[in-house]
Amino acid sequence: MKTLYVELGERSYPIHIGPGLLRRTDLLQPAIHGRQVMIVTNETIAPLYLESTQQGLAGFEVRSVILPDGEQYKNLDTLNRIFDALLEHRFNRKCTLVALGGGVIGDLAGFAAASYQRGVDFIQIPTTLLAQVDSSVGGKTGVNHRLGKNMIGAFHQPNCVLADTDTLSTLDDRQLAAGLAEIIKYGLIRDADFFNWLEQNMDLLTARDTDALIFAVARSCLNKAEVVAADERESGQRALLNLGHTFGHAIETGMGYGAWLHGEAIATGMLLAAQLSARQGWLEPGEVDRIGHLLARAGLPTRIPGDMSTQQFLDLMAVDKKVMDSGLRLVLLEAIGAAVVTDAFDPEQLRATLDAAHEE
Ligand SMILES: NC(=O)c1ccc[n+]([C@@H]2O[C@H](COP(=O)([O-])OP(=O)(O)OC[C@H]3O[C@@H](n4cnc5c(N)ncnc54)[C@H](O)[C@@H]3O)[C@@H](O)[C@H]2O)c1
Ligand SMILES: O=C(O)C(=O)C[C@@H](O)[C@H](O)[C@H](O)COP(=O)(O)O
Ligand SMILES: [Zn+2]
Repeated sequence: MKTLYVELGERSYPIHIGPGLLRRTDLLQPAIHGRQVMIVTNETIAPLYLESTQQGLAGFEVRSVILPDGEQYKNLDTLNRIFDALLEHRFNRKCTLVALGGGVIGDLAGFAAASYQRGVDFIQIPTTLLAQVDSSVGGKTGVNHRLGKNMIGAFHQPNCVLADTDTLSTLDDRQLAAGLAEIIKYGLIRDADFFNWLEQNMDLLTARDTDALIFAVARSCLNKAEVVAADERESGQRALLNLGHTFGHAIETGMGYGAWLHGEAIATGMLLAAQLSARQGWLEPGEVDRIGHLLARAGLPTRIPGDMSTQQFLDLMAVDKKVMDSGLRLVLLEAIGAAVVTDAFDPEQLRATLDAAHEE
């Protein structure tokens, strides 16, 4: 097992990564301070991992709420189902919510914990590759709105992250690839050595080699933990974690939540960001080819869906939390391993990038 820390003073917390961690009561129980525990999960994950999670919580008053599965349920109505369960069971301010699942469950349970009785404890038990490398770490929680991704939410850090890499064995290939997109993101924004490693080891990752997966999860979490520790509430460098997301969120909203997986949309978005960076003369064209090739080897899409027009895309991109009074800001690349947040791109080059990237 590897343990990393998100260093946030009194609110610092560990990220435990490795096989067999669902059984490790010694890791889970010290992160719980009261008696009441609500496990938040969904109808796909519950039959797989709810019982073993409950077993690790013997001695507590444990309840669970099982939500419908899917990005289309990451909304205020589903959030309310968590509040219903908490109130029906008279959960008090010392309770702990346990998010058992992927990023959708983590974002919902985390936001419920941020707002129930003005804030209670929560623990992340991420069960997808994407959640283990990204969404369980850093305290961004929230839900989607019909008009925009993640538009309602709060920063609320977990007490602990328990990433049991054995849970990845039940994940299908499409979901594994979605996680690889966020892994590639760390290489692109700040870790060129990791990008090189990914080029050398992508075949091992897609073949689910255990050591390669554990290395990639840990290296990703290390990158994320460093960024979050330096800029918890995204007043500066944390925005780099949004590489590809202004484009990707437009695809997710435009196609209808759940049609494209978050990681798939972000993969396409990262290549678009690279292509625009090259049009601006900031990134070598050969680097764009390397990025496109690695994403394709991971099994990820890189073209804009044919039924979204460039204008629709631009309109959706304008609904983004990086938009300031001065307008749209994007994360663009100066090299593999070096990203910037900027509004100094030519809007015509953005339009041309989108025009050129549509599926045939
Ligand atoms: N808070 C953050 O910092 C952050 C970061 C990245 C992404 N996100 C959000 O995370 C969400 C995407 O997360 P995701 O990719 O985990 O999707 P997800 O939560 O929808 O999970 C993907 C699918 O896999 C299933 N599943 C989960 N674990 C499984 C397992 N071990 N075996 C079999 N099936 C399993 C789920 O039920 C679901 O059907 C998006 O809403 C995105 O916006 C948040
Ligand atoms: O943790 C962050 O910061 C990120 O931006 C991580 C992203 O991968 C993640 O998708 C996040 O939810 C996007 O945040 P948003 O603020 O653009 O909604
Ligand atoms: Zn993301």
